Amino acid sequence: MNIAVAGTGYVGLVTGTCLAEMGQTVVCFDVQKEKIAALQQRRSPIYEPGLEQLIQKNMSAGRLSFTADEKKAYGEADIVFLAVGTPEQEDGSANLTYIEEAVRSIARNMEKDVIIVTKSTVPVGTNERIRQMMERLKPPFLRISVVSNPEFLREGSAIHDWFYGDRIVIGASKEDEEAVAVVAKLYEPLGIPMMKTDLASAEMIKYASNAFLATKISFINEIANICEKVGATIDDVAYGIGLDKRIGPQFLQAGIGYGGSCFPKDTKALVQIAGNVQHRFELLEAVIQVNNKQQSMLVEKAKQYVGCLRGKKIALLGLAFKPNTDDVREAASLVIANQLIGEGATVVAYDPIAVDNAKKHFPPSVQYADAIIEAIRGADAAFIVTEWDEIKRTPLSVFREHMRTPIVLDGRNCYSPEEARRSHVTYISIGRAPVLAGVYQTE
Ligand SMILES: NC(=O)c1ccc[n+]([C@@H]2O[C@H](COP(=O)([O-])OP(=O)(O)OC[C@H]3O[C@@H](n4cnc5c(N)ncnc54)[C@H](O)[C@@H]3O)[C@@H](O)[C@H]2O)c1
Ligand SMILES: O=c1ccn([C@@H]2O[C@H](COP(=O)(O)OP(=O)(O)O[C@H]3O[C@H](CO)[C@@H](O)[C@H](O)[C@H]3O)[C@@H](O)[C@H]2O)c(=O)[nH]1
Repeated sequence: MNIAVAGTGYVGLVTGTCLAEMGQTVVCFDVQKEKIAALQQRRSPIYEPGLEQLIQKNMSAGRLSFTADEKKAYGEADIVFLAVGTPEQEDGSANLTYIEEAVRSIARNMEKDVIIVTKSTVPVGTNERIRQMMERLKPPFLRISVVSNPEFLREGSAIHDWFYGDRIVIGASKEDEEAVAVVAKLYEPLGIPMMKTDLASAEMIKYASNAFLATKISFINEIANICEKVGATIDDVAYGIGLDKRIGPQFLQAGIGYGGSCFPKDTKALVQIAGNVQHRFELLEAVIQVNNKQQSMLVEKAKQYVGCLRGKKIALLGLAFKPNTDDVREAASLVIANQLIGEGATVVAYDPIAVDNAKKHFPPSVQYADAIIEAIRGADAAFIVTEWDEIKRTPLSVFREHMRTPIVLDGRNCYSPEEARRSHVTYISIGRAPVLAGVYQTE
C-alpha cells in the first residue's frame, strides 16, 4: 500500500511520520519547497517533542520520504491523506483554496485508483464536494473514494495523541464502504476505539469537539472572573466541579483564553456553518466574545496596579500559544504585546522555543531576551503568558530580586498566592484575590 500525504504542517508531518512508524511506506508532499528541502535534510520545520527523531528514524528505515514533485507523490499512491491548511477567511469561514489545489493536483497526477482521506478540518459538505471535483477531474478509467478522518491531535503532545488517542472517526458514504475498511485496517494496530459514520457527521464531530472544548474554557474563565469579585478561589472551584464525573477535570484551567491554530478558527467557522443554514449559534458567539475579552484582561489589570504604562519596561514571558510548541498562531501573547505597545510600554519578551516564529508576527519594536532574568531585569511588571516548565520553575523570589517593581501578572496561574505572599511580590492571577506587596510608584 503506497501512502501519500498532502501538506507537511503539524497534521501532515505527524500523520506521515506516525504511519511510517507503523510500518507503512509514506511520501509527503508540500508546495513549500523550502520545507521539503529541510525535511529532506532530516530537519523538522516545526518544534514538536520527539517528532524530528521519529522523522529521522523512519527516513533511515526507508519508509518515509519527502518530495516537492507532485507526480512522485501521487503517481503511485493508493491512499492520499489530505492535511493541507484550512485557514480562517475575513468573515470567519474556512478557506478551502488549499484543499481544492491539492485535489486538482491529485486528479492530475494519479495513475491508480485512489482513496482520498481528509484529515484537514473542513466544513460540513466539503468531502462531498471533493468527491464531485475528483469525479470531474480524474482520468475516466480510474476510481476514487473519499473518506473523512478528522484529526484530534494537540500540538505539543501530537505523537502521543496519534498512538493513544481517545477515538478514530471514519466517515464515508455507503458507496465507499470498501475504502472505509482499508482505512480502518490501517489504524487497527493502534487498538483505539473506532467509530464509523457518514461524511457530514464525521465533519461535524470535529467542529463540535473543538467548539465544546472552547466552551468549557470560556465557561471556566467567566467563573474565574466572578470568583475574583465574590472572594472565591478558582483553583478550588474548578477542582470541585471537575470531581463530578459528568463534568470531568479536563479543560477547566482558567487563564487568558484559548489560542492556537484551531480553537479560534474552528469556533468562528462553526458559527459560519450554522449561519449558512440560517441558524444563529448564539452560545458559540458568546464563547468567542468571552475569549476575546479574556485575552485583553491582563493589560487592564496591569493598568490598575502599575498605573500608566507609557515608558514602562514590561517583561512578556512566554510567546507560544501553549507550552511545548513553537506555534504562535492566535497566541494571547500577540494580543497582549500589541496592547502594551499601544499603551507606550517597552516590551521585552522571552520564550524558550518560539522566538523565531514570533519575530515574523510580532510588532518590530518588541525586544527579545535570551533568558527569563534578562527579560525581567529592571522591569516594572512581568506578564506570564505561557506556562512553560522553565517559567513555572523560576521562584517568585527571583522576580522580587531582579525587577524594578515586582508586579507579576500571571495569566496561567503558575504560582500559589502563598508563594507570592512569602516572596513579597504583587501577584495578580486569574480567579483569585490579588496579593499586594506594597505600594509602588505609578508614574
Ligand atoms: N495544528 C493542529 O494541531 C491541528 C490538529 C487537528 C486538525 N488540524 C487541521 O489540519 C489542517 C492542517 O493543519 P496544520 O496546522 O497542519 O496546517 P499548517 O498550516 O501548519 O500546514 C499546512 C501545510 O499545507 C501545505 N499546503 C498548502 N497547499 C498545499 C497543496 N496544494 N499541496 C500540498 N501541501 C499544501 C502548506 O504549505 C503547509 O505546509 C487544518 O485544517 C487544521 O485545522 C490541525
Ligand atoms: O483548560 C484549558 C485547556 C486549554 N486552554 C488553552 O486552549 C488552547 C488550546 O489548547 P489545546 O487544546 O491543548 O491545544 P491545540 O493543539 O490547539 O489542540 C486543540 O485543537 C486541535 C486542532 O483542531 C485539536 O485536534 C485538539 O483535539 C484540540 O485540543 C491553548 O491556548 C491553551 O492554553 C486553556 O486555556 N485551558
